[in-house]
Amino acid sequence: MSYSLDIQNLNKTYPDSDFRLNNVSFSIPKGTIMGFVGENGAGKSTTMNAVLNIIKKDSGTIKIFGREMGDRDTDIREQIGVVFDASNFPEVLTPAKLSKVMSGIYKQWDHSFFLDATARFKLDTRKQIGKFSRGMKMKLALAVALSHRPKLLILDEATSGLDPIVRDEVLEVFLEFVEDEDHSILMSSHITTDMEKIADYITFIHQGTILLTEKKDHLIYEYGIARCKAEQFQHIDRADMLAFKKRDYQIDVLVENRGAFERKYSGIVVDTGTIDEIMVLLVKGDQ
Ligand SMILES: Nc1ncnc2c1ncn2[C@@H]1O[C@H](COP(=O)(O)OP(=O)(O)OP(=O)(O)O)[C@@H](O)[C@H]1O
Repeated sequence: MSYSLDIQNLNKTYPDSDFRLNNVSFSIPKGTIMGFVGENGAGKSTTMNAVLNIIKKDSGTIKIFGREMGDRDTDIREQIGVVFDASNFPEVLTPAKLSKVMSGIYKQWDHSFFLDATARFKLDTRKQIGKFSRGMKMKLALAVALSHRPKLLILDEATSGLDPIVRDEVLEVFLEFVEDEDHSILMSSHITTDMEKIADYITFIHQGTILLTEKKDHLIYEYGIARCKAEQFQHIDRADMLAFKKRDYQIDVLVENRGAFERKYSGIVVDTGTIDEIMVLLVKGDQ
């Protein structure tokens, strides 16, 4: 399989911090969207910053389009569109002027694509960016990221300030982006319902360690959460549970194969799980 991004055994520590990225490994096949989820401080931004070479990794390999990116590899850098939560453009500029600035920075800058994107996002290109709302600034950052015609989008909480209607429009744009089979997206978000809508793969990170990386459909349709009574729970093999959590009246057990589990343990109800529920069980449950 051919990958846009391939991360293997990435390690990173910060001075004066107990946090560490711990052998982080996952890959994004071309033409797909990877949802990167985890609680606050799990290491999502650190991983993305290491991919972008904004921070130096301690060890491991990060291949973008098959190559490791060094400081001078501007050709690779130009093929990555980035939107961070705190993306900032000079407030005195208008989008029209920003486009001129960007055309001097990016070889592939596509002004007419930018005009189409701003029109689609209903952004006034003659208004000063300082007068834009937070959501408008986010949409502008997306329009900019897309207009230098990247092959890989790295989006860190890029949809967090957007209302549900705009978010839906933006998700649509992401899906259109990956219609080109050379394009891929790595996106972190706490809005896991967005991931359920558009991601092809989900990677869970917890305290700097990858807990699971899996096809989204597999997580939704094949994984399951068995709702067990205490007596039923006692008869379940540990090998058949990924994690479990005791609730007031039942024990929730995360299982990898719903169908096989139901066949083996008849009488136990197994529900499909949402990404949030699966994450809570992986992070807060007993293994
Ligand atoms: N420059 C830094 N120096 C020291 N520690 C840092 C630095 N940047 C991040 N950290 C720490 O690394 C850990 C992971 O942070 P990171 O921003 O990667 O998490 P995250 O998963 O993106 O979180 P969130 O969902 O809150 O954005 C945190 O404990 C954070 O305090």
